[in-house]
Amino acid sequence: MKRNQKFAIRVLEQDPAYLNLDQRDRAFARNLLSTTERRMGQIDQVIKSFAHKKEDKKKNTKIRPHDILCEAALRIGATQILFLDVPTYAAVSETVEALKNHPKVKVSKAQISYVNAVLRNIDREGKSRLDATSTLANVDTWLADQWIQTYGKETTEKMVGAAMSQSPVIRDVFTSIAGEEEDDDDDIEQVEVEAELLPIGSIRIPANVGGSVSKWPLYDDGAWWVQDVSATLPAIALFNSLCINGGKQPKDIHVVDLCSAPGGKTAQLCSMGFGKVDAVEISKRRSRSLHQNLKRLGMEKLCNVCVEDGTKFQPYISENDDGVQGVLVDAPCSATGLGSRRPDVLRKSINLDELISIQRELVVHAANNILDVGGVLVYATCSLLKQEGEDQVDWLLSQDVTGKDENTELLSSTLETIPFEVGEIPGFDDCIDEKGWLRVIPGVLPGSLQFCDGFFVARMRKIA
Ligand SMILES: C[S@@+](CC[C@H](N)C(=O)[O-])C[C@H]1O[C@@H](n2cnc3c(N)ncnc32)[C@H](O)[C@@H]1O
Repeated sequence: MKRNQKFAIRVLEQDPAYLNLDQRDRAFARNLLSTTERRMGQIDQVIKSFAHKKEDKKKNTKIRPHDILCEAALRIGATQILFLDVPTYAAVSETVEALKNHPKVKVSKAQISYVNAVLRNIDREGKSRLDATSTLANVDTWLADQWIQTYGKETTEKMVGAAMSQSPVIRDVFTSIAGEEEDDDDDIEQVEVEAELLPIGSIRIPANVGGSVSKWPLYDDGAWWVQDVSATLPAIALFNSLCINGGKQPKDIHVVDLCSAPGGKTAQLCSMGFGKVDAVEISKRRSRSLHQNLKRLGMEKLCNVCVEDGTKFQPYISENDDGVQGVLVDAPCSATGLGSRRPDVLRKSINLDELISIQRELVVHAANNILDVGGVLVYATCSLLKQEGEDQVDWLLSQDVTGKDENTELLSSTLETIPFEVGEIPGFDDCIDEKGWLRVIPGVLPGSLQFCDGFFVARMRKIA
């Protein structure tokens, strides 16, 4: 799971052996894998503290670095003992048996007894050694350093603490327009869950309700979709400026969602009633899930899906169209704000320069060539790196050309910030920074909003 940079849960979900398990075993396998991935830094430190015992070295049975299978077995066994409270005999013997009976790799007896010995040591003393580790060990050093520099140690610990919570702790459910007309209670399967109405209007349902969300009532009818509360903020910001403060009717407005798959924000824009919604997406594969999601929600006719590069996109402006008044750039990014759902992002290697460059290209093209003067541009990323958030908007507004590479178009329009106002987005006042942008940090907001994705949102008007 570490080496090919694939998200382990995705790989698991496609494995036929996993798909053949019953629901309970599947839930256990998922939990085991996601906890191992989430806590890998701490787990490795505990394993290492035993692996370097002198007697192991003497016997020359130390695990070699390339021995992927034994390394994985140690991690999986250790996770069960340290975090899942699986009885030792089961955690150790099942892990050892799995190694012995691996269908493709012959593991030597010496290695098997080594894994057995380390796991038994972890059972005896592992928890006290775990207490001596820090959750920051689960984050790549460069990323933890960046966060400490930007947010300070205390906030970074809270952010990482939030990313350590079970995935997903919550599911925020948005009600779709498709479900509005049908109000026939007889059709609704009654389920009792402890749901919470969030201040911005979506409903939070605890993950322990269980089962796949696609099996929940009214899913197939397209009555709702799942979207993290932070991810709903960019579309709300656009709507507020254009319709609440701008006084326009949404049906008269043409908006563009420039990076749209899998479509959470596009669905919001459609359900807000915007008259014309262009959803642009460069990836064919991801545009298929966008199509499927919009179809399920009954929104495919409310939106024009364009599978093309957003940096080249030119909107079609019909005769009775006043031009594009709103553009949402939910740019591709490091996704470092998604730690609690995608623990792999805490250790994934990324090409930050490349991401910064594409984010600039998208936002500059949106401002120069898509948005009309007077229109509103929302720039958002689910990143907790200021280079992909605050620094980008600073760069954009200052029109600073330093570091410009030859591919980056220059801003030929003038933008100014439309600051978020206190009370505008209930529950998120504390996230408004001194420049009027929104910086949402997981683990920091009061109450259940502390369980949210990390996000950055800035909103600007094109004034010339
Ligand atoms: C953060 S995701 C968008 C999530 C989406 N807005 C939602 O709410 O579901 C970024 C998306 O941008 C797409 N993308 C990357 N580069 C792009 C480009 N040059 N033009 C258009 N889309 C692009 C990615 O394939 C990805 O689907």
